[in-house]
Amino acid sequence: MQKAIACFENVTRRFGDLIAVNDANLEIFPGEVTAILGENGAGKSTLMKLLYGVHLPSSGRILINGEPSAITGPADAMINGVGMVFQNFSLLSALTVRDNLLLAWPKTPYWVSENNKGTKEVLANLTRLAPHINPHSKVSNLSVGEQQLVELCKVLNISARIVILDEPTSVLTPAESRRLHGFIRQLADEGVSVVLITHKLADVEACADRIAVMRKGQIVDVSPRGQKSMSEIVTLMMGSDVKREISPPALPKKRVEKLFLNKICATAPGMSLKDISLSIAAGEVVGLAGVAGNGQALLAEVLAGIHPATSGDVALDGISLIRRNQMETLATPLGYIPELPRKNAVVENMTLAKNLNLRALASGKADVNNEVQDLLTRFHVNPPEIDRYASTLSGGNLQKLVSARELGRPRAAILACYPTMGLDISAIQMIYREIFAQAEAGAAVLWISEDLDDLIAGSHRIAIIRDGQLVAVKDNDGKLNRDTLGAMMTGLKPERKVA
Ligand SMILES: Nc1ncnc2c1ncn2[C@@H]1O[C@H](COP(=O)(O)OP(=O)(O)OP(=O)(O)O)[C@@H](O)[C@H]1O
Repeated sequence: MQKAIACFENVTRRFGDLIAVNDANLEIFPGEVTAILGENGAGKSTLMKLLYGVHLPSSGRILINGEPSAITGPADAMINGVGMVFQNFSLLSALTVRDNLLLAWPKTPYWVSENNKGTKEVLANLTRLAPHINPHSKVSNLSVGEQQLVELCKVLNISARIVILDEPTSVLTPAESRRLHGFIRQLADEGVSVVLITHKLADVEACADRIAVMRKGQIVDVSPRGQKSMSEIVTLMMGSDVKREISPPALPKKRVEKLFLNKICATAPGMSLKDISLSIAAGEVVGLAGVAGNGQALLAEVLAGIHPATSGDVALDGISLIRRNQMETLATPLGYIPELPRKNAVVENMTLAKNLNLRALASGKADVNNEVQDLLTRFHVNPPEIDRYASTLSGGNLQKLVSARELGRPRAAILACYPTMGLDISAIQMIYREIFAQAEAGAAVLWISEDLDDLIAGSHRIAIIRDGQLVAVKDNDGKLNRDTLGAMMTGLKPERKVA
């Protein structure tokens, strides 16, 4: 019988009174992909951070190759062939991809010249995994998905025997995810143990050998893929089977224009927006589809007042939103869920209460502490403790916290960028319910997503952005499907431009 490369024996990890990992037993084998599934806050990341040395077990032990693990920190873990790619990145955005890879590479010589042939080795995994990424691009010019792939290359470059990926596909496009799935299988075939923390059942179906399910800190099941149906697995994760149902409210009979984008132009390194015009009515949900890096992130930043437009205007209820600073934006009735909320939308060393009150602070309004507890409960933020620091929330719960602040009160418009990223299936349902409730109450919703199935299920219209331009805006009349949208996103079929 094959020997485990890593073995958790009755491992428990406490943070104060909270038991994040509770008496966990799990074996990880060479050449296998082990998927770890569980609801938000179940303890998946903490379990793997114990193997990677970020935390030490409160009790129990971890064996590596049959010996008690001597790993006391990530640097140790890397020396011992354990690498982890986190949900939040640690790349230096002002440096190029190549320089970031060199910085993290144990073999980097003291001095590296542009023509140093030895440094080609550091790019070998990048070429295999993400040939579309230019090693000389600055990291700040990469899409979030591309940054994720560079992080993965950093880990592959240390020749890790155990590669832990914490929700690697949550920020990848469908094409990037498919490439990553193939690559994960290739790693396993080469004898590497891959641990895949994920909420996406598609990841499991595409590449897992075994599935470990966590619930409230405990490992409640480990079985080979295929032994249990996906609905059995969801029941193990959530305590009951949760079906994914998305249906936006009916459009109001009378169309009242609410959010109006008029010929917006903007530039950022490597990207320009050209004459973006779009009108969204009260009660309408417009999905914005596009291949990552085609201008959707820049457009969101312009609408949110973070990036200046060079020309054009955005009006909400007839009042211009453009040329504000961020404090003014916070005071506007626009609910904004940006991508990467940990980086872009919370202050980690502030409490949940203060984070929920950020907008009130910006508008100079009185503290709204009495609402905070209700918001935490309504948006299933766990643990719902107002005095807890945001830094101690799991990734999914942090996403819910930002949603609670932005969707928890009535808004005239909602700008939601990948609002369900990193969420479990029941939290996804809850977020869609809240977004649609805002639309039903009269908000105009612009919803950016790469999940075409969800966009088709939940939008009244779908706009397609390509190369900084809106190339089409389509009524979601039942005829749109992944293929038609995919063709417009990639430009394989010519589409009429929107006036
Ligand atoms: N440094 C910390 N201090 C205090 N509590 C923590 C800390 N890290 C994690 N926790 C808590 O431990 C629990 C498990 O968190 P963990 O991040 O492991 O969950 P997860 O299953 O990975 O969730 P998600 O799917 O949302 O990423 C959560 O309740 C979280 O708030």
